[in-house]
Amino acid sequence: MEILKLKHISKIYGDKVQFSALKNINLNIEKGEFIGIMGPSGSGKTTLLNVISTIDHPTSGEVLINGENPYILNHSKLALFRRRKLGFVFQDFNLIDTLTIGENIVLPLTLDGHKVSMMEKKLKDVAARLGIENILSKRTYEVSGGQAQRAAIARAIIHTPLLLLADEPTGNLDSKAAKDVMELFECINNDMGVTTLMVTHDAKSASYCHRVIFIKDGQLFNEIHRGESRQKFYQQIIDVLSLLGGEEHDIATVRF
Ligand SMILES: Nc1ncnc2c1ncn2[C@@H]1O[C@H](COP(=O)(O)OP(=O)(O)OP(=O)(O)O)[C@@H](O)[C@H]1O
Repeated sequence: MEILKLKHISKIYGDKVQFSALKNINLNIEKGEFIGIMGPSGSGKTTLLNVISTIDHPTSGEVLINGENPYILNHSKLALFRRRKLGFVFQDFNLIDTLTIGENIVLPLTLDGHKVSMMEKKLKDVAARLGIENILSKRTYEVSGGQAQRAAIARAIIHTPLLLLADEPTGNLDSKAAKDVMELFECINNDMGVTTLMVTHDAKSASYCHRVIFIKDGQLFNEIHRGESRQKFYQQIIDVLSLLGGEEHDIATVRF
């Protein structure tokens, strides 16, 4: 079953001086897939994520999420659609400093007016799954980057979204915390079956995905599928990035 379908998506920025950031993108993502999007700086990754996450209208083409075109919804229905069907994880966590970690995690349910008892149960379940029960009453400045990102992931999945979207989720983490966070994404995908789409510059993070799609100059360049070995997949990712002519940190030679 298709969770996401992009049909002939193009995005042109600007009015008098125009820039074509996405050119005729076609993409199908099946339920339960874990997809990485990679490409050099300026290739259109964030633009693509914004179009999928209903933040930025495509100039032409159609986005279907679970068969539904969110762009035909009115403003309030679109806000509800985003809150109920999608989950977002950002590079800089986007937690609210005036709330505790627990309050941050239940925010999507609070906004939807759920019962306190139900929210408490869901919070308990998700915190146990993500191993963050001991930081729920802390403030955002009292936890590490890795813990903050775990909390942000908990907030993104507490309502079991149809599609989890992540923009450079390991970009602000050291390598140990990045590994923990990627293992968490892998678990969420495997155990809960949450379809996940992640933009990343990091080949190691991308090697956790089932499929990595490369874009260049706003067009699909290539896609590769993971086999049994994550190590081999990592090397394949590095090879495609070299072909793409990415930045130095896109083609890191670190081995693991
Ligand atoms: N609001 C905008 N107005 C005009 N041009 C834009 C706008 N946003 C992005 N662009 C251009 O569109 C292209 C794609 O940008 P985008 O941010 O999607 O790339 P990216 O692959 O995410 O880059 P990075 O890896 O550096 O974040 C770039 O050339 C960028 O300058």
